[in-house]
Amino acid sequence: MIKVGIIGATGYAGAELVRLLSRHPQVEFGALTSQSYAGKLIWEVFPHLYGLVDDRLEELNLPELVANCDVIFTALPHGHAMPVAEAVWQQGKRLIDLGADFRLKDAAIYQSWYKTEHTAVDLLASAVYGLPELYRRQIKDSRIIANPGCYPTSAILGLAPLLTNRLINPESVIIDAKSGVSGAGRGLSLKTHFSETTGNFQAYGVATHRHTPEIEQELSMLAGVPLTVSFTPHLTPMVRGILSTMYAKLNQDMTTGEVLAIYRRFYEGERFVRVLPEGMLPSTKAVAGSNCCDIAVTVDTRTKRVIVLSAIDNLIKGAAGQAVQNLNVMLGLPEDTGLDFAGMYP
Ligand SMILES: NC(=O)C1=CN([C@@H]2O[C@H](COP(=O)(O)OP(=O)(O)OC[C@H]3O[C@@H](n4cnc5c(N)ncnc54)[C@H](OP(=O)(O)O)[C@@H]3O)[C@@H](O)[C@H]2O)C=CC1
Ligand SMILES: CC(=O)N[C@@H](CCC(=O)OP(=O)(O)O)C(=O)O
Repeated sequence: MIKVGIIGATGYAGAELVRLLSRHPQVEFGALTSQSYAGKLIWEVFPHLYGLVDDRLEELNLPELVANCDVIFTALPHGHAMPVAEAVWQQGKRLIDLGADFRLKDAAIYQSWYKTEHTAVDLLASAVYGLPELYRRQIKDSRIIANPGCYPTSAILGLAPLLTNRLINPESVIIDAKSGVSGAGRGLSLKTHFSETTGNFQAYGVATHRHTPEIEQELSMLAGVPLTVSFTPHLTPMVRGILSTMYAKLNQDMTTGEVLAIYRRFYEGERFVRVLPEGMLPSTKAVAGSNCCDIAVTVDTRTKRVIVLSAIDNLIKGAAGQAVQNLNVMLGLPEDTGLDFAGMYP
């Protein structure tokens, strides 16, 4: 059995990780940590875990946790995974960070978007961006995995076939994304207050959201040229899910069928990316609870734009599910171990 430690087990992402890993046949919990709930049984905080997980939440004792676990997950606000990574690295263990601390390769870009000093710059080159559909081989051999952000997961999977195959003008990409409120985490805030979100739909972070450099970094690698994107996130009155609608200018005349054939080839054999048939559109409900990213493509022959839609569950393929997928890749296990393919409906 692989012993895992989850630092930040009481956030939305951490609690999903506990739920998924509790059903994973190769994993046992070494430690589940919390700042606010240390001393409580996890099901006292999360009743849905009653009868499933009986572990007690504990305060973080970093040296002890790292010594006692084979793989450590951090599900903490950004800025907090760096000291953990140093300890994990020194003790030859493996880290999967669900936050943003190791996603950007350039510490100066991290510092300018996150307004936080990067204190583990020496480890950045060893970290692998944990999107298994693109970096499976590197993930297998890495000891620091930077689990992607939720918006970037939906955008990058949606656009990768177009950029890799040089089908679009790389400077023409527009990403219009909508997220459920759980994307903002469990902490109390005015942004996620019931009466602020219910019946409301609004954009935020226009031209300033911190996922922009992450998306640009990854899309530039795929395109083979540096590119910039216009990315606008929106908060929608739902709990889970991200739906991204993306637009780009095609380099040549193509039909929807031709572009779809390229997508099917690109994602052939990928368990968790479902390229939908022509005429079928993704929805957040169709992926809720599952690790799938559903993608649809339409060519608007009138404007010569291709329109891509992609849907994920922000807490599963956008966070905890992707982290479990990365764990499976690292361990050489079937990638769907402990993960759901079909979601919940309705
Ligand atoms: N929510 C989502 O959809 C996604 C989240 N992520 C990333 O995953 C990480 C966790 O997100 P999420 O679960 O939403 O966040 P939450 O706010 O729901 O949870 C944060 C967790 O971190 C702990 N924590 C908070 N502040 C500190 C601190 N100063 N020191 C130590 N522990 C602390 C909390 O502990 P306690 O509760 O005990 O106080 C809690 O366990 C973030 O980096 C987030 O950006 C990534 C993709 C998607
Ligand atoms: C709806 C909502 O508020 N979403 C969050 C998503 C951020 C997130 O979880 O991403 P990191 O892992 O990169 O911090 C936001 O826009 O800040």
